Amino acid sequence: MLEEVEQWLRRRSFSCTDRPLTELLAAKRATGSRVSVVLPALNEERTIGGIVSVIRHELMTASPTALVDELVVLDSGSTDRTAPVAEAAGARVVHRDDVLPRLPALPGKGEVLWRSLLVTSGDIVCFADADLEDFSADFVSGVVGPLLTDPRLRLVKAMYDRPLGDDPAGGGRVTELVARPLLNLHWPRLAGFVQPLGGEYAARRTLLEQLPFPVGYGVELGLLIDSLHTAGLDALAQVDVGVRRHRHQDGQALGRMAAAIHHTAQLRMARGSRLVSPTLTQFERDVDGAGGAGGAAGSGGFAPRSHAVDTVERPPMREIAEYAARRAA
Ligand SMILES: O=c1ccn([C@@H]2O[C@H](COP(=O)(O)OP(=O)(O)O)[C@@H](O)[C@H]2O)c(=O)[nH]1
Ligand SMILES: O=C(O)[C@@H](COP(=O)(O)O)O[C@H]1O[C@H](CO)[C@@H](O)[C@H](O)[C@H]1O
Repeated sequence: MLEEVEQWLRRRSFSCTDRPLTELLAAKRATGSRVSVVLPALNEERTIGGIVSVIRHELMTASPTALVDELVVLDSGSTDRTAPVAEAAGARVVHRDDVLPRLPALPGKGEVLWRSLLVTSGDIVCFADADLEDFSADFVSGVVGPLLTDPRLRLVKAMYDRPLGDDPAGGGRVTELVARPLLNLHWPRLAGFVQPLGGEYAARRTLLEQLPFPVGYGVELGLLIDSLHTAGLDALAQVDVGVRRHRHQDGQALGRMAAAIHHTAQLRMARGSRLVSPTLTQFERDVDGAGGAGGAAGSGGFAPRSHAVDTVERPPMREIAEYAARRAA
């Protein structure tokens, strides 16, 4: 891992417990910031109501200043009851076709995240997936908090354990098999992000409005890489918010997601020749608290584990003299 990233991990990895809500509300009052939360939703009737309800009750009722000023569900073409369920729970629901109709909406998560900027007004915009189970308000306050208390920060991503069935760390399959290797080899300065594809993150509007949005699942990777190049590593941070449980897609669907992510990376690799960094850093929950990235008090955070990547390629055998000699004999 680059020394710059080791230092970044120490300086820019937090826990949601570092900033109590009272401190965030004071900072919000002092800065006069407005906060918008956007939930991109495609057929999320099963979970959207609970998520909206938690945000409304825990983050939109404090007086005189609530943490969240605006909660919008961007309906990505749902065919179930996502919209009425979200409205009944207290969210404003906007259908993707009703935003910028002169540009017909394309399918995809990034499309609705991009369009959400046109129908929200917050200086800080927080995105969160709408398929999360056991949703905690920490998923919003944790990533919004550092942006309220540190003007140097411009994008903050959540980090968490990602169980898959009985495996406490089996989730994030495309992260571990595609995104993390791509970032480590081609954008090693981003190797410190524990959950680079995580769908819970907050950023300043002034950053988001100047970035391109891949319309599909490449949006998280694209925004992360482009934020690095636009704002610099020190303007980025991550916050440990515990455990993230969500609905999991099947392998075929994740294959399509991986293709979109690879294409997003390919476009950015083409923008500049870059050396391949021969190291892969993976993360595991540091249960003994020996010190790792972020980590709620006592949870220890996430410990980085770096591995060498073999990058040597042998030349065609016919170029080897001994081979040529043997073939000639
Ligand atoms: O075309 C799409 C695909 C996904 N999503 C939403 O984006 C979030 C993440 O999508 P998904 O759960 O499919 O991704 P995963 O978490 O499985 O990687 C969820 O709130 C989806 O409803 C969306 O708005 N439009
Ligand atoms: O991180 C991942 O590998 C994928 C799939 O997660 P799982 O293997 O289903 O836990 O999930 C993420 O990737 C998407 C693409 O960036 C994001 O849009 C999702 O929010 C995020 O859950």
